[in-house]
Amino acid sequence: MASDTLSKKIRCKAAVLWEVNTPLVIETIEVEPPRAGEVRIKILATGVCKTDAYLLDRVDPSKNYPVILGHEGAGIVESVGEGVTNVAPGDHVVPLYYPQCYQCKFCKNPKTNFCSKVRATQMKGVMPDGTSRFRCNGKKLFHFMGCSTFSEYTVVADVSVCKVDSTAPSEKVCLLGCSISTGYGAVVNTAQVESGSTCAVWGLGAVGLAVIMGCKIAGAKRIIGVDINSDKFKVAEDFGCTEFINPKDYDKPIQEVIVEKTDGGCDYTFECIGSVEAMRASLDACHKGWGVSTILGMTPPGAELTAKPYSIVTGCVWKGSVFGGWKSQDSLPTLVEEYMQNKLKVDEFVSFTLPLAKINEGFDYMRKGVGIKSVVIFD
Ligand SMILES: NC(=O)C1=CN([C@@H]2O[C@H](COP(=O)(O)OP(=O)(O)OC[C@H]3O[C@@H](n4cnc5c(N)ncnc54)[C@H](O)[C@@H]3O)[C@@H](O)[C@H]2O)C=CC1
Ligand SMILES: N[C@@H](CCC(=O)N[C@@H](CSC=O)C(=O)NCC(=O)O)C(=O)O
Repeated sequence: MASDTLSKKIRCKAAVLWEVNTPLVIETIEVEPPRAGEVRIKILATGVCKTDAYLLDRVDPSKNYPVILGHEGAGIVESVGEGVTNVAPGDHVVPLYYPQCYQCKFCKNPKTNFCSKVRATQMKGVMPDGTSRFRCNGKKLFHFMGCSTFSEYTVVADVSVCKVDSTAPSEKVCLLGCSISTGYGAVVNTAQVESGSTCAVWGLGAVGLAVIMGCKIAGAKRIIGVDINSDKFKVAEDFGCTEFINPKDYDKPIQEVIVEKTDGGCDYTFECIGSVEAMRASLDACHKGWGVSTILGMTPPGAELTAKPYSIVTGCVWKGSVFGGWKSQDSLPTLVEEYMQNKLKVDEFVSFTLPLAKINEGFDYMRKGVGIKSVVIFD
């Protein structure tokens, strides 16, 4: 890594979201050097995720603009601030939107992958000291989810990054920074699907396909895919889906269809859309006594869930999963190794590779439901 940038501001290209419901604009921005406990990364590749699209497409009163989105990246450490020990310049890394600080009560508890250390700031669009490292035309830009990977250079907290195998292709392993790890982990960590299970998956996008991959690895006997876009069914089959249901083909609630098809319901269901109706359907499609419904989708602000207490009283369980339940710094390097050993599909998720200048096309493909994932590759 060139040392002529050390301790200096870097001028580079980034995709900036100036306000909601507008396309990203490629701008020249300034990226400050990392402060104590921070890491500046040259981003090599980033996925375009539905969670980024939410910031573009809907007004979330809790959000700050202008902002540099992106949280599914991979790159090389350019420089580190004082006190950083987990990564060093030249390391190949993946930024982690779910940090792992090892200090907080959550990190010390094996029951969760939640980490409180920088959430108060990171999810508010600033670094842990409450400030931003990005400026454009004199204006401060907010960070996003502690990652901001839609930029040639970004700065993250040291607890939000981990070193990975330098031989792993960045344009693929960036997807382990979010959607693939999320879906796979929801199956093996959160729901803990057993061999021979009957499963149903709502939403056959990247997250849902990763759930299907996990269910297949876990040895599920039946994997039912549910999506309103029938174009998704072929690829879902390639990932291990055994049956497909398009709710538009039925004039009754889809949970009733699934309960009938499965002799009383599924052992495990997964919601990978971000729809409260689908979340409810995924609970009601569970088998009485033991069915487990795991929610992965992100809902609009203020959304609330309803359920029949009878479902819960009689043994169905509602769970939630963020970043697949993985304690991020501990797990990401292993997930990369599993990919390198061909134990996890990753290449199969990439439908489009785009230069930064065409990043808006990636969002268009997602909105139209074309392909699985777009990956932006930096020069
Ligand atoms: N829990 C976590 O840690 C994470 C959650 N997410 C969330 O997971 C969700 C899915 O993300 P992606 O797979 O990237 O999205 P995607 O847009 O690629 O896929 C969503 C799929 O749901 C289908 N769909 C939409 N409405 C439907 C309905 N009413 N019934 C059936 N199918 C429907 C679409 O046709 C599409 O195939 C999003 O809400 C995203 O924010 C994403 C990453 C991590
Ligand atoms: N809460 C974020 C907005 C994005 C978000 O909701 N992220 C999810 C994971 S979805 C990943 O693609 C998340 O981390 N949720 C749990 C949480 O504690 O926020 C924000 O405020 O920026």
